[in-house]
Amino acid sequence: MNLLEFQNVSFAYGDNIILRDVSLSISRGQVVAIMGGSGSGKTTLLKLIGGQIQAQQGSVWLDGENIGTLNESGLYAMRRKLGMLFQFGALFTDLSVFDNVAFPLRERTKLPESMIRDLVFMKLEAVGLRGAATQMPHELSGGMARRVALARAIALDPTVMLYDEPFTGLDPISLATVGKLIRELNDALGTASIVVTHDVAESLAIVDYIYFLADGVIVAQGTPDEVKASQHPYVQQFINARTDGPLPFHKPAMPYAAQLGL
Ligand SMILES: Nc1ncnc2c1ncn2[C@@H]1O[C@H](COP(=O)(O)OP(=O)(O)OP(=O)(O)O)[C@@H](O)[C@H]1O
Repeated sequence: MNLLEFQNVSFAYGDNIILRDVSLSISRGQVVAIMGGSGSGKTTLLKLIGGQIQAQQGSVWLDGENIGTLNESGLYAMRRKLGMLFQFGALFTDLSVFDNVAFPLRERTKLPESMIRDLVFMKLEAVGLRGAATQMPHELSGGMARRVALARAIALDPTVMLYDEPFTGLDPISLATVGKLIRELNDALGTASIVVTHDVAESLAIVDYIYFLADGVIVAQGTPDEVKASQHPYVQQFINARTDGPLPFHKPAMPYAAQLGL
């Protein structure tokens, strides 16, 4: 079985259907991008993986377990397999770089401090920041802070990495560095990675496969080469970053004149 699998998943908040019959799969070693306009259901998809919400129909499988059927302690154990790097997953400002990375190890394991020390330095080495161990978060550039957050996210050797907009707010060089790191860490750790992102160029350079979501439905998918060659209108709109196209800029609403009482 694949490391992560969505089987015909539908999810709604009340009457508001967010995901409809979504099926996708990610195997060990793969880096997969999920792209879609604002409100298309990308974060909802990540929350289903984290078990914060449950699908009303279909099932989500992580490493052979059906997430929707887990109880509290099952979920707690399962989440240890997940590494998460979120756009606003800020560092603890009052802790040094070292202590930020050590935090999940101290919280979640009973390892002796000497071993934690070695693990922290290994993770910092992996993101090229062993030399920044004693620095405080406010002394780091945005790109460095993101890399420390990445070291913290991999501290417990996750099976699956989830990235929510990992490139947002970074300058082009930091962006390329973080992209390369996502790929390298995935390959070195033997994980699977899901990257929710708007950054098409950066993603095409590092991912194996892309799913395009629109209004909760996967409207297109493919490898970077297939995507580049695709004439599919959604794919085209994303690649060319056009504001007009099949993805609406406006969320459906009552007619404008009626709203203004005209
Ligand atoms: N807790 C909630 N209760 C009700 N509706 C919600 C809730 N969270 C999200 N939604 C709705 O679900 C839809 C999908 O949201 P989601 O956050 O998954 O989109 P997204 O693709 O991640 O968007 P963005 O790129 O803007 O972050 C939106 O229309 C949003 O208003």
